[in-house]
Amino acid sequence: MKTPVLRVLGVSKSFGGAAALRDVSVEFLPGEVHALMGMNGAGKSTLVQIISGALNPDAGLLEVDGHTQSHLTPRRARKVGISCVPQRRELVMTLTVAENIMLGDLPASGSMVHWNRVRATAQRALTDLGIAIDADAVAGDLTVAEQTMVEVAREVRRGGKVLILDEPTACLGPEAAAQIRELVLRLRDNGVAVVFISHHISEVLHLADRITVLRDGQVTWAGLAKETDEKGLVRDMVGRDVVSRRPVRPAGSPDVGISIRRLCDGRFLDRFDIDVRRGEIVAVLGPAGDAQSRLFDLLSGRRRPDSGTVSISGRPVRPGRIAHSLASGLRCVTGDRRRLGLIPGLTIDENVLLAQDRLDGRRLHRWGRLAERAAPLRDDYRVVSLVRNPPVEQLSGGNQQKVLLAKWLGTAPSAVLLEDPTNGVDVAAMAEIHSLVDGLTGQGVAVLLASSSAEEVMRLADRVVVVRDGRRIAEYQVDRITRDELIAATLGGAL
Ligand SMILES: Nc1ncnc2c1ncn2[C@@H]1O[C@H](COP(=O)(O)OP(=O)(O)OP(=O)(O)O)[C@@H](O)[C@H]1O
Repeated sequence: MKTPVLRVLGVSKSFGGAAALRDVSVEFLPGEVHALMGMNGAGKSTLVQIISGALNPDAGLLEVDGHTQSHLTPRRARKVGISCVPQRRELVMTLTVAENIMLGDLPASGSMVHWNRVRATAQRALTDLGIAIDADAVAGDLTVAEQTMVEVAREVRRGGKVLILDEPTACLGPEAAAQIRELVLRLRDNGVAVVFISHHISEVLHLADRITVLRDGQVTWAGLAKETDEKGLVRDMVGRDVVSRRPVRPAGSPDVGISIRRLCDGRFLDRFDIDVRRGEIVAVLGPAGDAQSRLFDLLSGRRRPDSGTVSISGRPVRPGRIAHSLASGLRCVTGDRRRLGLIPGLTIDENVLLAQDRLDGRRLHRWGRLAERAAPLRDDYRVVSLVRNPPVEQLSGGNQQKVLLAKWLGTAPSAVLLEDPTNGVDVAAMAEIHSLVDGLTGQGVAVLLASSSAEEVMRLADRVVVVRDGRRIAEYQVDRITRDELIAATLGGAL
């Protein structure tokens, strides 16, 4: 019988008088993957912040190796072996992998750093975890999955015995997500207690030894993964069954809504062509960091392509001009809500109405009217918050994503680019967002879906274009291919 390395005993936490966690108790064992699951706003991140010392609980205790930890700070948590790899990468992108791993602990004599030892120690930290990354590589040149792996290696080298991974596979393509899952299993085999947060139920059932489900800040189910299944987990998380099926859509209109011709941009896009008809959803699927994010930059006007053209409803859009992109009726919803999507410090209502106000040329608004105008969008997108209208960064991740979608899709677009639209949302919200996207096609909107998820493509798209190294390598009608065939095509080229 293993003894828990970390015990959470009767922890409660409120914000502004509303409870985010109520009397939560949970134990984490060494050599186990322990998944935390729950709907958006259920309290997972709050629990993780308490465990990692970023927040103090209002009531309850934490015990590490049998010792009570009062007033845990992030520094103290790290000292007792609790580390967190958050969703946002925290590497210094201009430094090498070795420098990042050894930062704060550089071997030196006086002011002389022993760079050979820095490199050798970092490389060993990577190879001990079976990570094939060169310690001399510059962090900014790595893929997102590789950057996650470097952060994991750094935390393990610093003595992390409880390692929290917050949605480490979000927005990763099938290949990169599989690499992260392999790493999680190696950590487990090395005796680390892995705390794993994910909204992907099949992934959790495949990886986790133990699962704790939270709902409205309380534990609704806890046990071994093998004692539950997908249906049971959904019920414990949501309180009901959730069904999300592809609707039968009428054939799209013959009119082309989005037309991209011979678009070139560095190594990301190479003579890329695509047509999306009005009322049609076409997905672009490929490894994350490949063409999808670059399509967002180019179509939204944030960046000028090297060459090529984009037309919306038959009219060319001037490249590199955000105002022209918006005037064309195209709305681009970023997959990076933190950096590009929402404005921290502004409230939910202000963020929701930001795009509409810009399009209407509205500079001032009355507070009372703001709440009234935002209310229908908040309802349609089911934005849930403990207090009525806090700064947007105080929302849970999934609810921030809903604000982002409401902000752009509430502006009567004629065409949209959606980049990973259900990033971080729970299973129930995902089904609702998928229905909202189905609804856009009914209104004749042309939808280009830049996705990293084969499941989402199978659920939403009519056609899928597979890209690799910026080139279109294959195209399929979604009803003529299985999910597994699509993943195989993404990994290895055309079928
Ligand atoms: N600093 C804060 N101030 C006010 N409310 C907060 C703060 N942090 C979290 N909350 C609220 O606490 C509740 C729980 O949020 P939490 O982020 O823990 O949810 P979660 O389970 O991680 O959700 P998600 O799956 O969307 O990431 C939410 O209603 C959130 O708005």
